[in-house]
Amino acid sequence: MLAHAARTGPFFSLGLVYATDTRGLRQVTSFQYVRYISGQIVDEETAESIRRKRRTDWKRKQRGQRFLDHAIIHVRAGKGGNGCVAFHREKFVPYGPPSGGNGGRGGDVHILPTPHLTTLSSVSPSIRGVSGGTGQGSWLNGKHGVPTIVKVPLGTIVKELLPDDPRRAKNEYEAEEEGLEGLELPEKRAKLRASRWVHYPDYEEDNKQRSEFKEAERTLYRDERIRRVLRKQRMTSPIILDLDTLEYDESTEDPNAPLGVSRQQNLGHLLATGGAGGFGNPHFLGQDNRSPKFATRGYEGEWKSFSLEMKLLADVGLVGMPNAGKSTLLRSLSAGRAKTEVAGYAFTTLNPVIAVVRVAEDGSFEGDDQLAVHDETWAEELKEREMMENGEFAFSMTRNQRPSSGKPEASMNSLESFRFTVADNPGLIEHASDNAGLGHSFLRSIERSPVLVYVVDLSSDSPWDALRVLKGELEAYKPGMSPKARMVLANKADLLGGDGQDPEAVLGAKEKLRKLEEFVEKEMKVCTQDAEGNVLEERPLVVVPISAKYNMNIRKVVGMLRDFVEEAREQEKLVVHVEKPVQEETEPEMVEFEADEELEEDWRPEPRT
Ligand SMILES: Nc1nc2c(ncn2[C@@H]2O[C@H](COP(=O)(O)OP(=O)(O)OP(=O)(O)O)[C@@H](O)[C@H]2O)c(=O)[nH]1
Ligand SMILES: [Mg+2]
Repeated sequence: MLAHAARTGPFFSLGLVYATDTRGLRQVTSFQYVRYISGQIVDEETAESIRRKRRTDWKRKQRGQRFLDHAIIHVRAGKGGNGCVAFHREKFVPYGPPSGGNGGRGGDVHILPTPHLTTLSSVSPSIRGVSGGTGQGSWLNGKHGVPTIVKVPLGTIVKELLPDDPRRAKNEYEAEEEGLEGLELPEKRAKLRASRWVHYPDYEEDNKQRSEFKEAERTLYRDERIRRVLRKQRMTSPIILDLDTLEYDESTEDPNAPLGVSRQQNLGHLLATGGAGGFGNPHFLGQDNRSPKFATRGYEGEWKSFSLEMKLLADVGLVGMPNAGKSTLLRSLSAGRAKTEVAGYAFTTLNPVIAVVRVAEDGSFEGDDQLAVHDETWAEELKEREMMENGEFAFSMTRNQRPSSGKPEASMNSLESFRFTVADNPGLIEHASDNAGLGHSFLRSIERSPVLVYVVDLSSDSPWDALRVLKGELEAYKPGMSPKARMVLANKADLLGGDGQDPEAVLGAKEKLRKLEEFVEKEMKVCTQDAEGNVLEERPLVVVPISAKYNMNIRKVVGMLRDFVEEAREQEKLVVHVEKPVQEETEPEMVEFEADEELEEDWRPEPRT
């Protein structure tokens, strides 16, 4: 059994341990945990790091695809309800007039950006609108389908897929034509009729012989051809939306709207229109046809495919080489709440993670604790497990049990006065702008932060080289991106200068910092230019030495970040008042439906004789 376990995967045991490999039985050690991984017997710690590394490699191979920042959705707006065939009946009126109601319109599908979502994972890949209700007797029309609203995070870009895009699903017309493929002409005709007409019970055959029905059928197909041409015209101008602003429509917010006036819901942007409802039989009433025994079925709504792409929105974006300590910094800025992995190898972080920084009136922030240490994730987990095993959490209360002061700011010294978001991004390496490393998948998200901060490892041999690469990559990805950078954080300052007792080490550390500052002063000046290329402003970046792990100098960083964010927010206001454009109605009469050459005429009903 041991041999079997050894061959099939990691094997753990406690006690006097024998682990086997294919070469035979060996005594390893006694009374300790061991693991058997890839033909090697390793201790707990090494096993853990191997496991994490493997997971990272596997995720890296997927190029960050597990993070849902892009998605393809297939949208089908609601189908129109069927019309109804009915006749009015009343005492002493045995043969009343036709009284079938029309079908209701199918529900439209809209898209609405919301600040409450952060990924596209909650967006269903196939979305169906609500169908319209069927018409009823006594002239009762069917209900209109209620609109469906697809909620997406702020900062989503929506693009309708073009007809030649292989990712697109077929539209409503293509689906029908596919269903008719390979059928003989009479069968096609029968199928088309069945999907378009409702007949009075037992009158189907009779209706088909009647000239009034044939006339109605011809009109229906003419009408359909107009719709089809209009639909094709719409396909030539695909929908493209950049949903990065919260749209504020005054009509939705009027608290004084009088009773009985329905307060309009903010629907967002229209993606696909619902199908028209079918006509009830009174529609076909005419001089020659006093008792029409047929009605039409509702039309299909529009079927469309869209690509959604999300660009994360955080006030501050951390930019740095792998292992510079960005994730550690995010954890210290957010009192350890940010769930981002910290480990001593490159590309630990594979997806951008956003955390909120809460600043109090006196300049302190949540997590402003000199004694806190933000260690590597595995070490923190190990520590926690140990504490749990020692029973230290036995009597601790859950958040709900703790007496509440009623204020969410209770964990801070004084009241919260400002908050902003920071994004921890995966490490940037040379040629990331050519999609090396994790490349474009996160450069996209860096692009959206109005304030960027470089994080470098001060304990490395040449932190200035890292800065040069970082700036170059930002510029190469998108010219004009590097001026968004506001400061350089020289992290891991605790590793320099020894314990502070050795004057030479302290001098060396100071010298290194001075050299970095000199480089930044000389090479990293940020100039803003106007459209003609004239330099408007030239400002140097500030260099701040910090230790993210031991929470040193972080308070100063928070203060400076706050100023930058306030300035950036002034510049681009997040909430804008949008006036909805008045949509021009296209007149169907203006369309020449003869122009639609691709329509097959062969299976259309014969002309009137
Ligand atoms: N001594 C010391 N070590 C630090 C400090 N900040 C981070 N580290 C260590 O540096 C290593 C890398 O830290 P991470 O926060 O994972 O680095 P990262 O920039 O997020 O790396 P990637 O996600 O791979 O891009 C870890 O071993 C951290 O414990 C610091 O201020 N002082
Ligand atoms: Mg990281």
